[in-house]
Amino acid sequence: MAQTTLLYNIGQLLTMDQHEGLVRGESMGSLDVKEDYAVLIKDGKIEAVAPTDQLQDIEVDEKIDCEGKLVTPGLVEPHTHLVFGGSREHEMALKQQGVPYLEILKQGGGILSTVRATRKATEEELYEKAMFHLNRMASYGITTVEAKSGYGMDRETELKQLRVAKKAGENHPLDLVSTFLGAHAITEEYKDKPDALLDEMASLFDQIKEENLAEFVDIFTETGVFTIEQSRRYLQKAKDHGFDVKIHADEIDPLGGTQLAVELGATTGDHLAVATDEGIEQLAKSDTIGVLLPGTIFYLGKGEFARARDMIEAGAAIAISTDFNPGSSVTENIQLIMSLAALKMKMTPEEIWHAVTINAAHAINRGDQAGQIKVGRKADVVIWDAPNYLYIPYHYGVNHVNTVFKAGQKLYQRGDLLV
Ligand SMILES: N=CN[C@@H](CCC(=O)O)C(=O)O
Ligand SMILES: [Zn+2]
Repeated sequence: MAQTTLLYNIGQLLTMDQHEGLVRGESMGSLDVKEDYAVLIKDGKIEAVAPTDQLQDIEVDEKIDCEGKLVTPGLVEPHTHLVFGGSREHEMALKQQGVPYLEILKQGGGILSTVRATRKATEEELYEKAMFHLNRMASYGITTVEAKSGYGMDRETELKQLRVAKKAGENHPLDLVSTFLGAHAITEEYKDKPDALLDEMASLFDQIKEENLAEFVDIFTETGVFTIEQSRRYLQKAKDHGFDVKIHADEIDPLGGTQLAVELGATTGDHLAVATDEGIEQLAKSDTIGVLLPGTIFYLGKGEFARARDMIEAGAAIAISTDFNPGSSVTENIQLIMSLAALKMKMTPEEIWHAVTINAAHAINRGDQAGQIKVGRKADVVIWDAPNYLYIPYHYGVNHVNTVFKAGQKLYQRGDLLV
């Protein structure tokens, strides 16, 4: 018997499907808002989307009165470092003393401290921790998530992280897309020979493909990490092995990672906080999506926020993300990132909703599956405790989710106080 659910009396419904494909430039600013609508879910998929008065009398297994609330697609989180051991709260004091992020890394802390903890952790420990963070992401309205490795930088630990991500993706209701970030930092063993580290990581490409452990290969292109030239060679090899590629680009120093992402036809260039005029111009003419991470700039406490306005006005396609990780952005709260995008990058609410739904889905090659409420698609839907779509970035720092549906199943519901 088919399981049917009707969400009716929706105050504002964002289906995010008024534009074809990736949404870029000024199209990001136009949003179709349906008022007093209903959504019919059947066997986990969207069966119909229509005004409430057309659907409210049909017979279904469950009817949910949305009481005039906002309803949107489940959010898509396109950039996380989900699987890691330990935590780095002890580095907060260093940050407060003004020690730069790259200096902490140079002293063997930062990413390298998480590498030590991740190498020590068992697969089970990493798995439990990843599942905990996935649950929290779900509670904030995320229904599809990307997860990077990159805290091993040796064969065993990178494979361990990727296998943990695969198992988490199989067992957790959220859909998970995996990225191999073996080129995330230069470890002690490879201190003076970064090329050898890249060769070692590239030698895993065949096995990663065979075991279906990742769809993307990513690299941290940055001062003291990998150069543009090294990144180009490494990612070209990844492409030759059939991977799509991403770059942690122009985060702290403007090395030209944005241009490299465009040159390589990368699916995304991520961070782009210090992208140059030339980088922005090239990005705008390309199909590479800029994944902006304002939480990281906020959390690192210095530096400029990415020039989202210039990028969008030039015609680029933009997504946003938490960059959830134990060092530079320790939060699963994508709604907080939506507020930062508004307050610090001056993105409009209309642009922000595109950036956390359909564009974020394209950023992980799920543009045909996630980020929209559309007949035939998986019913990934969020009911919000909010009267309209402007409200989420406006009322910042808290969780506005009322109910999350993943493939038609209720995955999370706001708890009530017990007193
Ligand atoms: N910048 C490089 N990598 C991560 C940070 C990882 C960490 O600090 O553990 C990022 O995207 O911000
Ligand atoms: Zn990152």
